[in-house]
Amino acid sequence: MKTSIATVSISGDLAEKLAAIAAAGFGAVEIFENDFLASDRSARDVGRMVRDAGLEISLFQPFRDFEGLPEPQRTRAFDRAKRKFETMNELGTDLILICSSLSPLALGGIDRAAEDLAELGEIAAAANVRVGYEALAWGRFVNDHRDAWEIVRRADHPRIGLILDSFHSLSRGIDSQSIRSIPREKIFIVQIADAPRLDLDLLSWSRHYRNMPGQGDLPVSDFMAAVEATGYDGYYSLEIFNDQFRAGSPRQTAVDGRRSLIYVMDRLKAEGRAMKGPSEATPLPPPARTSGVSFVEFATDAASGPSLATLLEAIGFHHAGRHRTKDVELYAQGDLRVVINTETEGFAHSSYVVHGTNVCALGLRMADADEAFARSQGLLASPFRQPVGPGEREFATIRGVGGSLLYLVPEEDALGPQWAADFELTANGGESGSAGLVAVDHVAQTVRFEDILSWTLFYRSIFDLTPLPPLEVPDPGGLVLSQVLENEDASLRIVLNGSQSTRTLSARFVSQFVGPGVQHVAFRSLDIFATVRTLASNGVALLPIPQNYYDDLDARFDIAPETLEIMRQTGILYDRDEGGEYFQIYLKALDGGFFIEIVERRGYRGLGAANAPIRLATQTRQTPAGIPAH
Ligand SMILES: O=C(O)c1ccc(O)c(O)c1
Ligand SMILES: [Mg+2]
Repeated sequence: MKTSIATVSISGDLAEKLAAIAAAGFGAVEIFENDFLASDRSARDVGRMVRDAGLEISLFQPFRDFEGLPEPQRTRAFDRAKRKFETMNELGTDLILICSSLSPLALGGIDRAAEDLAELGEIAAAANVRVGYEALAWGRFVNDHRDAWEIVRRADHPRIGLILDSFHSLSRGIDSQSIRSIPREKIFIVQIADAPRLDLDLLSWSRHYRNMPGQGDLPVSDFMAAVEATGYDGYYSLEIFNDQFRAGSPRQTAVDGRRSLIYVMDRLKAEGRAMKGPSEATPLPPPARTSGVSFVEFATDAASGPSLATLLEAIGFHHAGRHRTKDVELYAQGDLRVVINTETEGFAHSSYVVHGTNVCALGLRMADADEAFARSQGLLASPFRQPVGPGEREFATIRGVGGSLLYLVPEEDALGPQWAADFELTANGGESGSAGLVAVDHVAQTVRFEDILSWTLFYRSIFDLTPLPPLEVPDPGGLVLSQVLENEDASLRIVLNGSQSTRTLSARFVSQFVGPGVQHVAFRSLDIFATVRTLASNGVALLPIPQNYYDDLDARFDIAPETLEIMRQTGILYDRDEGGEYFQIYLKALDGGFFIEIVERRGYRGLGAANAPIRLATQTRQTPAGIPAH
């Protein structure tokens, strides 16, 4: 697959954009005219800079309001085009994009447009360039690729071809099958963008909310399958207008772009819908199947480790082992494993130094850890290795949110061999102190608002997690966007939270405390009322929930009065959906903002979104610096 991306898709100045695009492994770049105009380099210099970075210029764009004009504007448009052809020669690219006209002066008429393009074809031939015509979804007369194709067909000039753009076609619901009858040599380039389904006018939707395949809701893979059916073997070029990408990291966005194209093409191949066999050197292994979190690792230091251990013991964990060679302690409860790492060197220590006490790693139980690792590498995840002691188990490891680690733990290792190999297990560990916690229900990671789409694509493409519709959760300091991703049997649920406001707890977690990372872990109990009793006898303080909340619960649901009374007194939150009931409690946050949640599900599928504003308001009251006093 030949991959390209438009400079408009990422942040930075032209040099930064080109460096990021080249580093991510793209073969080519679309130069957006504004990026060129704003550059202090000549066209020849820019061309050289592109080639020095190892890239080609796939396209120069856009050229607006060309076709169907009356005189004298028509002649002026042709003159303008000639000037741009000269610039293209200096840049060293042979393809320009003309998007369908928005001009109030344009006269319309399919033959008039075709004649204009045919005449321009002659001028293009003299300049040795080609012209691609694209239907903008909001074009005045031409806003459908089928009409654009008819104009190109009637222009009947070898220098005039069609440019397809998935957003313009899919946003209008145009059937992708109509692409299959277009001759491949008349498709000059194919632009790719996905988008979330939004009820917006087409122009605003396109200019602000486009995103990458795998991040949105449009049937981009059907569109690409139709393009493949023509035998097209040119560039797939990402053209993403997106406010978050404009504010994000150029390198990250460029890597995400390549990841997204590799991901959709892999899906097409897996479904037998791509024509050209395995064009990448090695095809990707199938999506990595996980059965959930195997263990949670905290990085801390010798001074803070004991209070974390005390907290774990108070919620039913017992000390289960000591690492044979490192300052790492193992805690267990049923099948749950938590490790506390107080090493003074290595990854966990660096993580502690940078972030304070934090969840520096998650172990994920994988059906096939080696395959999962190979897939992650094909999808450009960063691998991680550090020295291991003699006889110690080593897991394939990749970098996740905020530089934290994801250990890919073979399923068969999750409970047995690994721990005995690395740890001196405590004899007779005993379950006597258990609080009935049985699994990690979900992990919530707080990230920068601009990075939510990036991590969504990461989890979706590598681990086959499905994103649920994003939610906006009110925090006293602003709205928090919450994106839940889960695997098929919901044994792994990841929540990504991010906010644009700087005053939310999420924003403060990222800016003042830990940085992007795990803000809370939710453990699942089989009987939350019993868990609450155990926690109470261990003196664990729960987040107090306002009485108004319980009055409302009483009004909305038929909860038995005795049960509701216990919930009121202890701070158990409640929700219900078609599947059943949900109970939640929150522990008070640690100094860095990390906190533990405990839930019980009785068939319920969600994550208690309705309760999140109550919890956030309460937590904010307990962390009052969140709201400036004035
Ligand atoms: O939003 C626009 O104007 C615009 C310009 C050029 C394109 O290729 C496109 O898809 C949109
Ligand atoms: Mg386009």
